[in-house]
Amino acid sequence: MAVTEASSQCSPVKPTTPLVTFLDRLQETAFKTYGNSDFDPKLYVDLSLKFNLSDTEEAFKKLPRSENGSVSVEILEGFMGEYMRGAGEDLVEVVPEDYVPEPTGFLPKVESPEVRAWALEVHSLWKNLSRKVSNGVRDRPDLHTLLPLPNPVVIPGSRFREVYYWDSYWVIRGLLASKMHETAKAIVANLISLIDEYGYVLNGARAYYSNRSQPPLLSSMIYEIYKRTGDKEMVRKSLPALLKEHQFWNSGKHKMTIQDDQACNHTLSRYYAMWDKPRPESSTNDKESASKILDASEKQQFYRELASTAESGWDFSTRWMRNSSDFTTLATTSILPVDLNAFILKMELDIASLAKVIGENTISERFVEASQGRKKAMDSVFWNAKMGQWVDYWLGDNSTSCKEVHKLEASNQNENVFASNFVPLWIELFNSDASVVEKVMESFQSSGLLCSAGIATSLTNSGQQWDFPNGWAPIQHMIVEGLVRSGLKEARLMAEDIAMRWIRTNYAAYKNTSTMLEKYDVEECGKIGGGGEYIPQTGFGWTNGVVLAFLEEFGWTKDQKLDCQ
Ligand SMILES: OC[C@H]1O[C@H](O[C@H]2O[C@H](CO)[C@@H](O)[C@H](O)[C@H]2O)[C@H](O)[C@@H](O)[C@@H]1O
Repeated sequence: MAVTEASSQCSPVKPTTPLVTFLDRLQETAFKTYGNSDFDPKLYVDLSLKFNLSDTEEAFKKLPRSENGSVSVEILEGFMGEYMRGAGEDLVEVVPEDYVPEPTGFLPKVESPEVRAWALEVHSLWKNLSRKVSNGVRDRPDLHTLLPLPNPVVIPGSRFREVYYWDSYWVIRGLLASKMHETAKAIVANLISLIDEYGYVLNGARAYYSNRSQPPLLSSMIYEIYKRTGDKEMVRKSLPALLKEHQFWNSGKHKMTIQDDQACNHTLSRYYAMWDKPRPESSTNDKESASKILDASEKQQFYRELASTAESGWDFSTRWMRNSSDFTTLATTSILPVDLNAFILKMELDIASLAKVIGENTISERFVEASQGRKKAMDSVFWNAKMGQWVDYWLGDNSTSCKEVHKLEASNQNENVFASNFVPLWIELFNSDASVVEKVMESFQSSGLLCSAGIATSLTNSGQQWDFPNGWAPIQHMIVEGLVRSGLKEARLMAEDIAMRWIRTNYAAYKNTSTMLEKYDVEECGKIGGGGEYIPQTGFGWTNGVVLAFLEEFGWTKDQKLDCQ
């Protein structure tokens, strides 16, 4: 992995491309020209060039500017028309080869004609979200921020016109319910190609996302596909990439060591982006957020926290803030996140069982051992017996230093309630313990997170999108599936109740808007989510995937009510 020479091991920065740097400048000019209202900075870093960068830059420099750096709308539009191609033009719409309007064996437990008709509409959305990277990107990568990928892709939708890492897991769960096994495998092959090139799966398939990853769910994708298809060849091809990815999350700045009272060292992981400037896709927002920070190195650290929070997938949330009413106190790199470590524990369990499938017994044993170590670490560092939840752990103020080992302090547990506190339930080593599940269920029931239309992300209404009252499909799914996997009758009833609330709200919003949403407001059935740094997005990959996965698991009887009640 290339990092700048100036950067030490202690605070790595991965350089960006000259094209991203130029588009960042174009974005700033556009912001000055058009102003704040309806401005989406990401649009500008998604543009591609018609001619080479130096000619484009030359022409851009010559644009007549006012004192504040803006140009007239006519001149800017003239420049864009002459030199730039529109965002998304480097992707070609395709119909996936394994798509059929009504797949054989589709959602066998859905008896209600109304739900079946809707589920088929949701299934048909895979066509809308399928793209192929155009040949132009492969021929002239220097003109595009979009990264070339070997296979067709499924995008989340709207402004998210490229592949995203953790979204892909729930896209794949939906594709499997849609019997589109080949499309699911193609997505995995694309993500593996990113590991081959960069050593990790990027946040998304854009040059400006190359300084960070996202919640690591590749092994979970491979595991689910293998379960349905028994494709050992796919497992064999994937294993080296999974080992590389495991190394990425367990080395360098991602790795942290916590020493408990018995002087036993536990290795856990955190989010840590290799970037300390504004995120190119949100530069104008980040500069504004940082404007009241005067000290240059504090500003730099704030930018790193912003990018590291994007790596968490929870961008943004009070979960990562020292002071929930001051966004500049974002301190993600000072937190050991419970869900990240649950994902890595799952990665270890998945690698152990996938390696066994292809006869790699030594690797399998090594990862069984690794999973036992992480389980022990999670019990010591995250489990809060009083709350009946696993909670995030604050590393303390010196976590930004290169300190090797941190002493475990029980008071460093973050006792605020977030939906992530229940994510370990998704992992077999936790959901197979009936007494733990019962305790966690009781805690969940009284947590305040379960609302009429699903599980809220947190209890704090901060205006950030990963906070109350927003509910997100992946969160509903992990908690529901964890409850189901416990095998306990009461847990399944609770899971079904949550899934029904979620399906009803998705359906009601679909009937009102004809779209599937990125997030919903869980306080009211049918209400769409909001907040955060961009307007609510439609499409939407992971939402569609979770609806199909829930309907596959629970079905829908003829007499079951579908409307909000
Ligand atoms: O443009 C701002 C940020 O947008 C992305 O984050 C959100 O959308 C992703 C795609 O659905 C999703 O994976 C993530 O959980 C959302 O918060 C992007 O991932 C960020 O890096 C980006 O800065």
